[in-house]
Formats: sequence, structure tokens, C-alpha cells
Amino acid sequence: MDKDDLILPKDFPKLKNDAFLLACRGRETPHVPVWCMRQAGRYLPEFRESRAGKDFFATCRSPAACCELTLQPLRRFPFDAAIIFSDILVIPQAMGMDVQMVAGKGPTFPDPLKEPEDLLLLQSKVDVNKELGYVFKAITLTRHKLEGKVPLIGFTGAPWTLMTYMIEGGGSTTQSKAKRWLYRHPEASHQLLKMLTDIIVEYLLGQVAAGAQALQVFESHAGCLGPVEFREFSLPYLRDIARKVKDQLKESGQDVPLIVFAKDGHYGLEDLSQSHYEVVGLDWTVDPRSARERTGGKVSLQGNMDPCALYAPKERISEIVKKMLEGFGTRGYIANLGHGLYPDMDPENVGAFVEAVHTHSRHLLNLK
Ligand SMILES: Cc1c2[nH]c(c1CCC(=O)O)Cc1[nH]c(c(CCC(=O)O)c1C)Cc1[nH]c(c(CCC(=O)O)c1C)Cc1[nH]c(c(C)c1CCC(=O)O)C2
Repeated sequence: MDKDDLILPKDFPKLKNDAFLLACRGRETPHVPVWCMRQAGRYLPEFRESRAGKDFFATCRSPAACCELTLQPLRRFPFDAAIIFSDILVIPQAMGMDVQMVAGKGPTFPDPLKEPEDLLLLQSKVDVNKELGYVFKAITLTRHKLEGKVPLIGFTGAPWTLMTYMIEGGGSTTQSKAKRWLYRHPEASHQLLKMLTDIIVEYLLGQVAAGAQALQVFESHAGCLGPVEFREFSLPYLRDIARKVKDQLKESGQDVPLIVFAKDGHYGLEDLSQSHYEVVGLDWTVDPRSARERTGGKVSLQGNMDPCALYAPKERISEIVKKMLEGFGTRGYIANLGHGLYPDMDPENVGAFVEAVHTHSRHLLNLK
């Protein structure tokens, strides 16, 4: 294949392992598929080496670097899916905000939104091909380089989670500056959430056109909302995104599974299972059996081992995985952690987690 062909979203290699895509749709699989949030990350020495001394967002803008970082964990572990290396904060950047990744501090916005008037400073219409085309290129290149080994997942931050970063200017335990907007400036909040929704829809469609085979929407900050605020400021936008992406894909005869992960949003589980997503991701605060009961077979489920369980000895990890599989069952289930891997985790234990999912699930499936 010519080098230039690697940037064209066509003639992709045939998919060899479709367990993840089948599980998204509740179909039978030979084993329970597994991947980990933040599987491309600092717990891998090769990741730290590739990233060393380079600016985080400059790395995000390099399709070759994103491709390499996406592939690294797959060289070590038999994950059933890859997730493109990028970040949710590329959207606020595309809207004109300055975002830096500060070592030891995390993402930082030097000029966060303070008052509703600041919305006027934002680019409300974004040409995603122009501003975020580097992500699409990374997806296309990675899809070729994966050689059909496993499907490639694209992703975005959800409107509320992006809004929290844009107002807080970085991480926060209370999200009180962003929540202040919900209570004091509800109209401006909706205006911002709507603006983000429109861009996210275009961004996700661009990812599919570039070669993404599934999409995950990260509502990482669902947990600081209560049920009432969630229903007003998060859920309608999550639904809008799924419906609009689905409708537009249908028009072009395409269909990719959508996953929603609303971290700590256990109160919204019933609603999320009726929101046009094929898969609902769960954090570790939700009991597998009760999640099944509450979602009533309407969706596949993904999750939810406590990432900290990876600090346990391998035998203990295996026992925890076995219980988790028994709780969720083997159908319509994708094993994952309840949130991302931490930098101090031992890659060997990640391998033990993946192996335990495959081994125990094959055993459970053979008993049927
Ligand atoms: C909230 C959020 C962000 N980014 C993301 C979320 C949603 C998921 C979640 O809830 O964790 C999403 C994200 N960020 C990254 C990915 C890559 C794909 C994967 O999961 O492997 C994904 C899916 C790479 C990354 N994004 C980041 C890293 C680590 C920093 C680095 O590589 O230098 C990685 C691998 C940086 C980042 N980016 C963000 C944070 C809070 C941080 C951590 C800062 C820190 O710990 O210092 C914003």
C-alpha cells in the first residue's frame, strides 16, 4: 500500500475480531470482549517514552503519534477494541479557547468562561474538518495500521463535562463554578450546552467518516449533578447527540454502535438505557445485577471493575473478574474498568485482568 493511501478513509483491512461490535448489539460472542479506558496511558513505559518532553496537545495534533500511542497497548495485551488517542478538550480548543496540559496539575484553561457575556468570545460554529481534521487523520491512519485486528473506537466529551472544564478552567472537586451557572444563568447554560451539542454531532460524524467503528460519549462529570439537574442539563443533550448522529448516519446507510458513560450518574441509569445508545458504561459504584435489572435488557452494559482492584494480586483480580462476569452475564456485556487506568498501575496486572475476562467468560459460555 502506498503511504498516501493510509490517509484515505477507504479500503480498510477486513475486521478479524468483531466480538466487541457484536456485544454492543447484544449478539452472541465466543468470549466477553474487553478493553480499558485510558489503555493508552502513562502506566506503559513505552507511552512515557513516546510522550517524553513533548507537549500533550502537540501530540494530539500529530496523527502519526496518536496512531502509535493507540497501538501500543494492543502490542502487549489481547484487548478486543482500540480507542483513538486524543482528548475531550480538543473541542473547547476548536471553539477558540486556550487549553494547556500542565504537568502535575492536568488540563488548564488560562482564560476560563466567567460570565454569560463570555459566550460571545466563543466560535459557536466550528468547521470540524478544518479545526479537528487532525483527529480524523489520526483515526484513518490508525484504522489502516490496526490491520483489522480489532475495531477502533472514537470518542467525545459530553456537553456538560466540557462545560465544566470551560468554566472551572481545569479539574475541580465541587464543579461549583460551573454549577453556579446552572442555578444562576440557566439560559446561558443551555445556550452553551446547545452550542457544544451541535459541534459534537459534527465531530462524531467526521470520526465515523474517517473510520471510527464505534463512538463513546464521556459524561465524566455526571456525578456532581443531582437527578433533577441531570435531567435538565445533561440527559437531553446526550439524547440529542445520539439521535442526530444516528439519523444522519442512517441517511448515508451507515450504523455504528454508540456508548454513553456517565460517571457516577447511577441515578440516571433507567433514563440512559432509553436514550438511543446501544451501550451504557458503568462506574464501579453500580452493582452488576441491579444494573441489569434497572436497564431491563434494553442496552448492552460496559464496565465496571474498580480500577484500584488492579493493585490486588493477580489471583484476587481473577476472582473479582469472575464475580463481575457472573453478575453481568456473558451476553450484551463488554468488560472494562469503572474509569481509566492510573499511571502507577502495573501493566502485568492489566494483562491479568484481560486474561481473566477471556478465560472466565469462555468457561461460562461453554457451560451453557
Ligand atoms: C475528563 C477527560 C479528559 N480526557 C478524557 C476525559 C474523559 C475520560 C475520563 O473521565 O477520564 C478522555 C481521554 N483522554 C485520553 C484518552 C485516550 C484514549 C484512552 O482511553 O486510552 C481519552 C478517552 C488520553 C489522555 N489524556 C490525558 C492523558 C495523560 C497525560 C499525558 O499523556 O501526558 C492521557 C493518556 C490528560 C488528561 N486529559 C483530561 C484529564 C483530566 C487528563 C489527566 C491529567 C493528568 O492526570 O495529568 C481530560
